[in-house]
Amino acid sequence: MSVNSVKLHQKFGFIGGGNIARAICEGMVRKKLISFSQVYVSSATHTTLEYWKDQGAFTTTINGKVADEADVIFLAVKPHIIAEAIAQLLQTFTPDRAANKLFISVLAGTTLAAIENILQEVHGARVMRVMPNTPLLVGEGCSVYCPGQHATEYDINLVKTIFQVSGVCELVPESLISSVGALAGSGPAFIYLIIEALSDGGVKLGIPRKTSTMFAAQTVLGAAKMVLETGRHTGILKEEVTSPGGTTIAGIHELEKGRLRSTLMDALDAAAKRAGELGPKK
Ligand SMILES: NC(=O)C1=CN([C@@H]2O[C@H](COP(=O)(O)OP(=O)(O)OC[C@H]3O[C@@H](n4cnc5c(N)ncnc54)[C@H](O)[C@@H]3O)[C@@H](O)[C@H]2O)C=CC1
Ligand SMILES: O=C(O)[C@@H]1CCC=N1
Repeated sequence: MSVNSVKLHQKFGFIGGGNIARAICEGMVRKKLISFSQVYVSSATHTTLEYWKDQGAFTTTINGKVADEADVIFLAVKPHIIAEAIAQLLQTFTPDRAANKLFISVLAGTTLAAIENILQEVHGARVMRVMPNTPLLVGEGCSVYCPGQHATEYDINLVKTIFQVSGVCELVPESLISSVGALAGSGPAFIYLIIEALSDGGVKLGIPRKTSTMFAAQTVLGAAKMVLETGRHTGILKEEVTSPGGTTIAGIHELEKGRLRSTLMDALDAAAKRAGELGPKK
């Protein structure tokens, strides 16, 4: 069955209602996998909750209320907050009701073992770890997952349904999650910088800003689709654009002088290294 034809009936909770929670939830809603009436969100401030309230979700500042109501509970707070957020959750949440609940952690740099350890009061807590990215919002997410020790086949299928409806979602060993986080989790920010720089270049050459940004984004989209849809090696695709003695090679020479490739590789190294510094240590 195509994931697009599925409608989920579970209740979905978000502990933390920030950027990634919105991307995950709106992605599902846009694809009609769920509606906001199935969504329960807790956040530290009422300001964050206004958006959710306007959409028709149940909102609260009490994490335990979300855990009590929802069948699937996304842990979507910043990594340094997680122990505190779960402690708050356990103040009102009845751990023996947890058997039917699935926790999905999207926290960077926070291992399954650390989450399972923080949730130890919830005996046999079913946990999945996912590294999503914000383009889930527009149906072009790139996510990876790995199951915790008590996760079931049902949990794996549910995670695949949730994240594949809004993009690609693949299983990886947990040792690779921070690497994928650097590439796909942080990657959109790197690409926005590149689009902005291309737009600046266009503006410098006289193209109006709005048009220049649109052309830059469409060019990135077109190049990405060429890679994905033709399946041809990026080197060959590059050759097809680069005429001997032409304009493109003149530009590529400048990019190589600016160490574009090496800089992007360094950016991924830095992001992956930073993930290792975040989150509670087991
Ligand atoms: N933003 C992104 O592109 C991605 C983020 N992530 C991970 O998702 C997590 C959340 O990131 P963002 O959504 O960007 O952060 P954010 O700052 O936008 O959202 C965090 C939310 O947590 C809430 N919060 C703070 N303390 C809380 C508490 N004690 N209990 C309940 N809620 C509390 C805040 O009010 C806020 O709504 C992080 O762990 C990050 O590593 C993972 C992949 C991509
Ligand atoms: O910047 C961060 O820490 C999060 C994780 C991946 C994307 N954003």
